[in-house]
Amino acid sequence: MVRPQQSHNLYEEDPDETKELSQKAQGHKGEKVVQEVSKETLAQEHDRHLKFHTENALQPRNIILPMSYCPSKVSLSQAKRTRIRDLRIATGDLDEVILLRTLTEPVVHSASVTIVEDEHGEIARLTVCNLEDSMNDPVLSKDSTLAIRQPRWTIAPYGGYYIRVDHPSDLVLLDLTAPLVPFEWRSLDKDIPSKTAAGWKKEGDMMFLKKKFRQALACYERGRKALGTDAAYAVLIDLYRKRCGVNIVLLRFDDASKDLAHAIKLHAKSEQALHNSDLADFDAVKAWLYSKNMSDPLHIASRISRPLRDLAVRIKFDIGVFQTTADYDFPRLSSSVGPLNLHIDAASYTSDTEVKQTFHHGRGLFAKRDFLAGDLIMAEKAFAMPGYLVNDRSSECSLYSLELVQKLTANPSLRREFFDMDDGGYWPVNAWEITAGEDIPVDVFRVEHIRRRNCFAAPMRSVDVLTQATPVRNGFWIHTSYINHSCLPNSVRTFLGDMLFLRTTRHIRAGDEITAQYVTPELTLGERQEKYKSTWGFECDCRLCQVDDQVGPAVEQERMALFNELKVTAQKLGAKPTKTALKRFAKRLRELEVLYREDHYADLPKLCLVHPTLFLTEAWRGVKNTDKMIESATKLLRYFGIEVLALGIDFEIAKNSGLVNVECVRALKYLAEGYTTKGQPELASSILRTAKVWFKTITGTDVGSEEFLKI
Ligand SMILES: C[S@@+](CC[C@H](N)C(=O)[O-])C[C@H]1O[C@@H](n2cnc3c(N)ncnc32)[C@H](O)[C@@H]1O
Repeated sequence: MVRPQQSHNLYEEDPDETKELSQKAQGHKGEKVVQEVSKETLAQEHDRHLKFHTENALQPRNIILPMSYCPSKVSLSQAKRTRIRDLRIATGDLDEVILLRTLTEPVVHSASVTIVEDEHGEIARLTVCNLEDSMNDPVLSKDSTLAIRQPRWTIAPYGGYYIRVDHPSDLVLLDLTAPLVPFEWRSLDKDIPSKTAAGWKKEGDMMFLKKKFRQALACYERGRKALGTDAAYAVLIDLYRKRCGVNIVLLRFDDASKDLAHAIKLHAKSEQALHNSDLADFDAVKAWLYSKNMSDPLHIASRISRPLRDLAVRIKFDIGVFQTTADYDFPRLSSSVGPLNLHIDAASYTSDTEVKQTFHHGRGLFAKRDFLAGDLIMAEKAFAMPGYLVNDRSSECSLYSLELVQKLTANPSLRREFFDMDDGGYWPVNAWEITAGEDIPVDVFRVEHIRRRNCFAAPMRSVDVLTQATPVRNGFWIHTSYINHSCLPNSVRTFLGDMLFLRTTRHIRAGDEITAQYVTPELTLGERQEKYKSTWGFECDCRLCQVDDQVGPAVEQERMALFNELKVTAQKLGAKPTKTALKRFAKRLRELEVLYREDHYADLPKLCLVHPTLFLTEAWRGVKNTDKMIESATKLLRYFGIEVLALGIDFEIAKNSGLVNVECVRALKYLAEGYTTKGQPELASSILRTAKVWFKTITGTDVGSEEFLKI
């Protein structure tokens, strides 16, 4: 890509361009740079971008990761100090740190960009990626003092170089009183007006209303410091409560829970009756907030005020709570979800499943009890469900979810379960050993490896997918992510807001491995395996893949040729084909059937037959040929790997080692419709009972089943 100079937004990067530059930088790795650009030019360019950002409509944020490197863990006091002049291209020393002072307000969009100088007055452009930042409430505001670990030059897309930081933990914002800060910079300490605690609280509230959350936190903290030791409990409690609320908004649950534990402790101390109670024990309250269940051993519900109680509930749901039953009020949950309200207050249910080692597929999820077809196996609240989908699997310069990095950065307590997820072996190869007791670092490249393997695309409500094109979002459900893929899965994932509900497609016994489809299997084995390999790094060895492999490429090609021919014919025939045309179509379809040998595919899906058979079923229905419709719908189920028996007034699933999906539910509906027409209402009712179970399986709940299955 050739960038037009001057007039455009040069602070935003393009994945392909970054990749190219990253590769170019490898050729110059370790070289020093002579900066030819003056302080004035950098400042002018920056002003132009500040203006550009205020005056132009901006593109969606483009979060790009360059070549991977691990975060530094050197302590600031032990690090070697370096200067801008000594930085090198594409490589930083893990033991080095540079002190920088920001000279401008930042431009914040995909990254935070500012101009900095070092202790020696040398200047550079600094780009910090993956920061929780905004122009309205910037982290890197003018006159901030920063320490940056393992600083390095990155080649800029339009020529020149800039200092780029990818790992949030490589950046430390320094207080001007920190011993590291050069003496000359200390005089920059802004004059902080003197206010009373009430004044700071009011100012904090104003900042909160303006969505300047970081400034609100600073005001509440100043308010707290302004209070004397004999301060009235009520004012102090209020300041902690407000700080807790702001920390929740910023996804800083670890800090929010500390604030709340302080507020509750002070509340207990302020009341004679609670003075010596367990509520006055900060650690006990904090442990309760992290206890992951809704039991109330401290009798919080009856002993603290409503505003504190509400915050406690909020924090507990956001950290995650669990229940031990599969009971959910689905109609209520379903009606509470909307485009502006994906986060629902519900507990997860995972106690009847466990993560164990499998023979060949790493860890997997296993049933701890028997489940019948349609049963809820587990339910889980999302660990993170970022606001928008930035997902480009085809690009090596990957795009990922910023909010996820923020949540992990702000909450060390939540990192272990996240980083236990499969990262494809990235960390041991690319980074250092984490010693016991050490916080797990947030390596953004590792986060991306985990994202690729473990995130799910989720609609707002799975039921919506049946009737309309529905946008999907990325999300993480950690317990669910231990489920391995099978093209013949025994479970289906469904979504309601940020809750995932997993149901069985068939009977599962205690001890069985639970499997799910990562994506709908492609018709040809090659394409299927390619997809699994490129995204998840495995080759599927399920029974269907094994049998498809034995069939060989010649038969596969024949199948695909016939499949494509039937697809074109179906498109041409459209919604109202003639009976003669349908008979001809059915004849060609039988030729495709022959290409699936019954001895090979005894109970397995015959994937190429599915779509033409669905077309034929609906076409026979259209021309009101009930017998043909029933025959075709029964075959459709068979091609999904499901054998059904209609015996007198009873309907039965004789075998099901295949796929349960919306087309299967439709096939059942058509069968029920057919038998109703033929004057067999009991049989039709029996079929509809199974259809309801499957509807629940594929949407998570039976909300909407009456309407969908109306005949
Ligand atoms: C979402 S994780 C599943 C849990 C994973 N097995 C673990 O140990 O954490 C996805 C990874 O599991 C493995 N996997 C999943 N399904 C598989 C399958 N059918 N065959 C082989 N490996 C599989 C692959 O390594 C894949 O990248």
